[in-house]
Amino acid sequence: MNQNEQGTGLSMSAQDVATPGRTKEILKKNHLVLKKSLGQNFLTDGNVLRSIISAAELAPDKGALEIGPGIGALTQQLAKEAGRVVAVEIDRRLLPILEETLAPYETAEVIHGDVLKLDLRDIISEKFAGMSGISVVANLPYYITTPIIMKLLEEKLPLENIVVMIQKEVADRMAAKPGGKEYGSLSIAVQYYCEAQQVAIVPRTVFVPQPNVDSAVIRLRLRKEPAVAVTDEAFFFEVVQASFAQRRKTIYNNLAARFFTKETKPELEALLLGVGIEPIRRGETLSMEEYARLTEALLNCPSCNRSK
Ligand SMILES: C[S@@+](CC[C@H](N)C(=O)[O-])C[C@H]1O[C@@H](n2cnc3c(N)ncnc32)[C@H](O)[C@@H]1O
Repeated sequence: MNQNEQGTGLSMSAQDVATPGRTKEILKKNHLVLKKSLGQNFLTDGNVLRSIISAAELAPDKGALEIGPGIGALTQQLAKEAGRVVAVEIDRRLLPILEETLAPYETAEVIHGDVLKLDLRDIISEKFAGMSGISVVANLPYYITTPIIMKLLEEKLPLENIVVMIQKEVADRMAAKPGGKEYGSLSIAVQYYCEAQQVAIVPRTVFVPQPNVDSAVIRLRLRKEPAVAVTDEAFFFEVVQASFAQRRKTIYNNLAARFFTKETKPELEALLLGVGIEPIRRGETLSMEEYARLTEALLNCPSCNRSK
């Protein structure tokens, strides 16, 4: 057991790929040059694996959907904890390697494909039938982190947790509370569907090859109901987007530019005050509840031009 693997709680063995030595050996043996364009930075640290696995709250009657298994570092550990693991990998060159590294794990299956194009609802219902809960667990390719997360959330997939390693800066934005510069439309979109919690900060040194940024593990626990009740979800997100269109502008100026004309915009001031929001505030200071109230008021305002 090397230093990284001490006290992980995971039973790391010789067949596990999550060490720098084993990872480099596998890449060399297979003459594999990793593709930066696919976000191929492979994890080589048992401690980080442990924090990902423990945050996912897996059990033998639960399933794990992994996005981007690489050479199987995380997949192997998922297979030890979950009853079933399905891993979606886009890079065909990795399939024979995964076949080898996952050979001891009968419950792990790899699907070749682009996660953004696959029908994940179908995959979940076909592959995880009868399981008591399903979580997405992944070290995500950084170039498509937000589209992946938004796909998982907007398709309202039947998930318990989404535990992902992502760029630290993006994790900060997802978990941000009102008032700071990280808080924005991504924070609201994520927290509308989930409770977000950063679980670990991960230095770039634990990857092969090293990325240019540090990472964080974030757990998104899916809510049973969205954080706030709104009658028109799409419009709620449109209002949020509009409010952050120009971060330095006031909520009044951003909303006026998007939904009102020169003639109708005086009504916006009264509307904001009517829902307890000072027009001079900036979008980054509004809570999700305030955005929900604002959305309902705009929906009921005849001068609000939604198709502008
Ligand atoms: C950051 S690596 C993680 C690899 C491995 N899970 C680990 O932790 O070492 C991201 C993985 O996602 C794969 N990938 C990139 N784009 C993808 C896509 N659109 N669909 C599925 N997999 C993708 C890459 O080929 C790569 O294996």
